[in-house]
Amino acid sequence: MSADAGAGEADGDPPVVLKLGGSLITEKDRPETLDEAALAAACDAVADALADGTVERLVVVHGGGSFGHHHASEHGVSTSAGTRDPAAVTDVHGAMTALNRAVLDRLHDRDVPAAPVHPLSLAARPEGVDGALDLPLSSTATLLGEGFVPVLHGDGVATAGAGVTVVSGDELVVELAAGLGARRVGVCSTVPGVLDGDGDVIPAIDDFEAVADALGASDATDVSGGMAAKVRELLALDAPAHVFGAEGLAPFLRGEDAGTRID
Ligand SMILES: Nc1ncnc2c1ncn2[C@@H]1O[C@H](COP(=O)(O)OP(=O)(O)OP(=O)(O)O)[C@@H](O)[C@H]1O
Ligand SMILES: C=C(C)CCOP(=O)(O)O
Repeated sequence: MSADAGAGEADGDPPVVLKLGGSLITEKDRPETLDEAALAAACDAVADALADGTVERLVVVHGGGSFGHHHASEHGVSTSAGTRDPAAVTDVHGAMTALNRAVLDRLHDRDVPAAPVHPLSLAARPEGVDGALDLPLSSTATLLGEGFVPVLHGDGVATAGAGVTVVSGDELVVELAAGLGARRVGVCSTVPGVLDGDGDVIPAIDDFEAVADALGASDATDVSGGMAAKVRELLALDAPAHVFGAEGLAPFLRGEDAGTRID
């Protein structure tokens, strides 16, 4: 966890941390293509929850989808394999900032006070690919305190001994939730929850090994581990986390159970 864990706890109610999966908001198999309908529906749900006060403080993280994963895969970069090619770093980061801008624009269209936070400029893996992620939280916590909705994203990250690797939105969610003392964590993807071997939603998970056989990678191009990595990371959190699909987003934001609960 980050050295400055707790940075935002004194500034008001614990925030909700929400990840909008890249699989949800982009056409993951078509390079740099948004899923406009899915992104609009997700931004509607966020705007409604803030407008009616069911959520007061919110941090949004989005994944890479066909923006980050496409370029990372082309350059052979992942959460464990780095690059020292500046063009590769620029390609991955450029695609992610383009997607971030698209998300911000659609949130602004709905009067959500969204502000970008770019992890490449903030975070590092100072002890290498197997070491902890260092994600300073002061800018995010201060933005929250000033009434903004910080919007972070999966990105490149400076990594000792490896150049630049990928930091996934799921890793950021875990750091943000732990460091800001999140009330609840939501991960919205294309699946209605974590599915068992029969394709049914598993209602709750509290032990990785009990569900490990059912967990796979992503169906689409993905350099950060798909569902297995997601569940492993969310299990490490104190705050309750939920994994759900588009239909679960509004219920989750209302404080209801949605999809699979992970705690
Ligand atoms: N047991 C499982 N239950 C649900 N999904 C699973 C399971 N095993 C593998 N998956 C895959 O995991 C995918 C979700 O993970 P993925 O990382 O692609 O989502 P995301 O977070 O929305 O995308 P991104 O990584 O671009 O942000 C599903 O689309 C599915 O293909
Ligand atoms: C591929 C990049 C740059 C981002 C990965 O973030 P994720 O989609 O949350 O796994």
